[in-house]
Amino acid sequence: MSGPLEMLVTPQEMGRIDHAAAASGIDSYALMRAAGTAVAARLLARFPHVERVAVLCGPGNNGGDGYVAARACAQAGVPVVVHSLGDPAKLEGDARHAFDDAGMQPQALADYHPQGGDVVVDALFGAGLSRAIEGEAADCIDRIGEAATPVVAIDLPSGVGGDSGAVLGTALQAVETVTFFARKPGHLLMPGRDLCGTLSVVDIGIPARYASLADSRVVENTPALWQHVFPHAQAAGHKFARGHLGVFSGPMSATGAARLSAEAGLTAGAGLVTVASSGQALAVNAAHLTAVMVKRVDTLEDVRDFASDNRMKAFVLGPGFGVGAKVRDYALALRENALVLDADGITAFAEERPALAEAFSAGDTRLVVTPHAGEFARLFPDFVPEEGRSKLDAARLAAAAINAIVVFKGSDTVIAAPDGRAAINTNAPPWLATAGAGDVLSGITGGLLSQSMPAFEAAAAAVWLHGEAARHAGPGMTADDLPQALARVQRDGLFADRRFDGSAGRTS
Ligand SMILES: NC(=O)C1=CN([C@@H]2O[C@H](COP(=O)(O)OP(=O)(O)OC[C@H]3O[C@@H](n4cnc5c(N)ncnc54)[C@H](O)[C@@H]3O)[C@@H](O)[C@H]2O)[C@H](O)CC1
Ligand SMILES: [K+]
Repeated sequence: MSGPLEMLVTPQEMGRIDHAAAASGIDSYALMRAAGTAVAARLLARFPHVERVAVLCGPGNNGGDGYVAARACAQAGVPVVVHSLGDPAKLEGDARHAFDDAGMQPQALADYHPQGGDVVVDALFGAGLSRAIEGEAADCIDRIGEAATPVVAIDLPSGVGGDSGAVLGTALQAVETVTFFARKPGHLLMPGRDLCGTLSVVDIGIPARYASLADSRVVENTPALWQHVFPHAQAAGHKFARGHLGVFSGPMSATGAARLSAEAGLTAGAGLVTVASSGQALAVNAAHLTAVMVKRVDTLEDVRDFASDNRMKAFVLGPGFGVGAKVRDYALALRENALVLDADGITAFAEERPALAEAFSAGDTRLVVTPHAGEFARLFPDFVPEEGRSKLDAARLAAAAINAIVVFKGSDTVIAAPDGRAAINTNAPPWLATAGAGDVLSGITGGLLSQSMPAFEAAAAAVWLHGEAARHAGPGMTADDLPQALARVQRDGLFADRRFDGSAGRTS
């Protein structure tokens, strides 16, 4: 899929789009009929031998979609039972219309007891979920979970926040989720993504132009976002033209992280990579490096010298470095450069965030910080995800606060820029959560920055390539396998296969 619908639409924005469509004369009940019919079709395609469909309808329009789906399944000759939360006589608008047209008498939700052969249609709550699910609905969700009855969810699995992917109270685990018009952040953010099962997006007749009512800066991280500025190495390119990356090593006992990072940077296309090492760790670094160079850097003066060489295009600082004043001083000395600050480099600024923000506040965005959840909470205790603040919101707030690209890592890594652009990554396999993988990510990011790729696009591309390399390496891989897998991803056309048509361009 390309074009504007690749963007993610929040439930609030979706509400605005619905209203605008209805105000322009589009028949909103026709949209509901299309939605419910599509859900029934999806269910019957996935479960052609279903013995009974149990449709659970809530008090809003999600329930309305459910009544449409119930009728469509019945018309296909499948036994259907409907259970409603609350009194269906209180339904209003399109949902009322759907209930009347279905002509089915619902039973109480409390009376739904899953039977073998059932498939549940979850039409309890969708975009309108506004508080934690409790009581009768929560009990029913528990029963379905215990019985492991397959669930086809309408719009969102009930209990999943559409803007956050978080669980409000409790949630259904679906095998299929059918949403409409465009995906919501909660379909991509965890645990929402896992609770959705297979997600499909159905066009129910809302014209694509209404996407302009939503913030188009939030997208899934795909090559469409950054391939137009991706540095494809020129056959005739000189190694200096591809930029020189510097990676700071930790002390003698902790040098491996920098080497992993450096090798990844080289594989990502940096023309030259130098590991900057204290004299004490120089021998161990030199003994383990071949294509990557080593340089002795002992003092802040040495750092300034290193950074002032205008062939140096980017730096990676933090992996294995140690927490303390030294890493802060080094980071601040690199303020004029593109810098990936990771691991200990992030933790070291926990009490001194203003100094970091100040150093990189002016000019182009050139600082990339790559915290996992623990590091994020140390540097940004004021922005941690919690009720009412999604991981996406958290990353965007953090990026704006320090004028940096924030790569908030996890199985749903969010890449956010100070100007509000953000991407959610979805291609990382579970086995990527392994020691040293973060060092490799920093190195890939540094390697792309060294080739003058803009910071947001470089970070997003690095996260995507990192996930793709891990998929290629397969289960059981270690971080050491990643640079080679990354080389294969770039060489074997895996990347080329996934490249979008240049004309599709960016979605922002
Ligand atoms: N996108 C579209 O163009 C279309 C979407 N459709 C469907 O409509 C729902 C959204 O409908 P809405 O009425 O706004 O919200 P819900 O049905 O999800 O729920 C609102 C309802 O539930 C109550 N409520 C909220 N949270 C709780 C809770 N924790 N416990 C109890 N009750 C709760 C709230 O007070 C309301 O009464 C969208 O998801 C689509 O499925 C259209 O049908 C087609 C067009
Ligand atoms: K639902």
